[in-house]
Amino acid sequence: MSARKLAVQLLNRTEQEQSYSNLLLDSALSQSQLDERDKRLCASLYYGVIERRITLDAVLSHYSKQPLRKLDSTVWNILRLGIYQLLYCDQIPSRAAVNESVKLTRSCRKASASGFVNAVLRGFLRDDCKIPYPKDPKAAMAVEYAVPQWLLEKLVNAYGMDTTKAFLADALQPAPRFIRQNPAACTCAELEQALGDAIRPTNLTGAYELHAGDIRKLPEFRKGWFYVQDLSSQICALALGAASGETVLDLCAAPGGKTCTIAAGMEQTGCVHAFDLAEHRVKLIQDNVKRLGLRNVQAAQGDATRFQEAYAGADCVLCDVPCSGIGVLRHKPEVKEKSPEALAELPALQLAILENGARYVKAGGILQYSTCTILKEENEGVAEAFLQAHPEFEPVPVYPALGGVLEQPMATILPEMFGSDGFFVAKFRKKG
Ligand SMILES: C[S@@+](CC[C@H](N)C(=O)[O-])C[C@H]1O[C@@H](n2cnc3c(N)ncnc32)[C@H](O)[C@@H]1O
Repeated sequence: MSARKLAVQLLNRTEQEQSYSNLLLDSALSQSQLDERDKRLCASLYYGVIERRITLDAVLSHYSKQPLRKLDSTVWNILRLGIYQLLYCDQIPSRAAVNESVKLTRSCRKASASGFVNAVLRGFLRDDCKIPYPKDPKAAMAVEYAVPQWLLEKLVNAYGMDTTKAFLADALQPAPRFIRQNPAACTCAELEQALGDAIRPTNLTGAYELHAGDIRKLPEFRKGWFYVQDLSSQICALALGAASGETVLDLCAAPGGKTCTIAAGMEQTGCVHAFDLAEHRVKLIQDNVKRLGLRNVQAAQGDATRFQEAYAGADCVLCDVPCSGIGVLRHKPEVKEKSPEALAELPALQLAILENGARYVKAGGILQYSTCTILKEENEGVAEAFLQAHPEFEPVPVYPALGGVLEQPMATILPEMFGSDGFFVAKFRKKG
């Protein structure tokens, strides 16, 4: 099977199964016979079409004589792939993009649509591949940055035009990758010596930007010397400030990234109790803890909205709640496809988790709330509602040592600050 055909199959499955693009792609590529070059082509076409879907469909609805919703889904994805190559793949000649799309239509057993695919792509090519932007400025901006208009409006209302543009432009670029040194396995000096130019230190001790291909091939990865974790997540885990010997609850913990950073910072003492609602995801926490050789983590299934008396009196509680994921658009572009109605249900669940988390905190202890979204209703909206109902908690600065927004008790981290994902952290102390 060709790289393009696999990309179309994956696009069909992404729509049908509503699965995460990275998981679907990883599993398909590991089972495929494609060589490395074709795997890279498949990945870039697949991600690219998901990322630019809104722009591609704006082009298609202009050039297709049939309404898009009436198109067969395979034909529709072949067309998106064709337009994507014409617009964004400089290394693929236009003629090849059209011819390959027509061939693909036949090999996907949609031969009767091959003339139609050819006509649409050639029509766009004849017009020098100019994107037909709508006249309305907001609608045009939504097409330019490939975001739904409801999301664009929310972001502009919350952050203004310039910050929104910077955020959305960044979401269409490859994201920098960050790793965290595992103090249970090596020192920073040993890691720097071993990885050399492949890593660059950041302002956060133990955090590095990674410039290497497949990290799974690095022996230091297999030895558990480091793990991949976005800088925002590292900041969130360290901001909790868990000290050696303390008891920490991480209520929404899978796959366990923050659990590991918290536990590693506690020098193998105390205990991080890590829970997740999804039983099968608890195994992911356990696998990560094992690979890193951490001995101070207990992972179990648990519902963060339900109180378990046995864990009351914790020093620190982290509620890293399920959210819309708008801050990580550049890793999971499919989050743009979620409906605003589905997202509207999140703040109630997030507040319920935070309120339950509060019940575990000892007097003087820390409660921290975090999301990987930048939508205000899931962030400040929830944190402020919590504070209003819980005068026994006071807001405290998130991570004053890092300065900037992190000196505030509610901090929105934007990619323009550290190059990391969009993220939100709010920190509270229980009075007493
Ligand atoms: C943002 S992710 C957590 C990421 C994790 N803290 C990390 O750093 O690797 C949110 C997690 O919350 C879990 N979740 C959703 N609802 C939950 C609930 N009611 N109780 C516990 N976990 C829940 C999801 O299964 C998901 O793994």
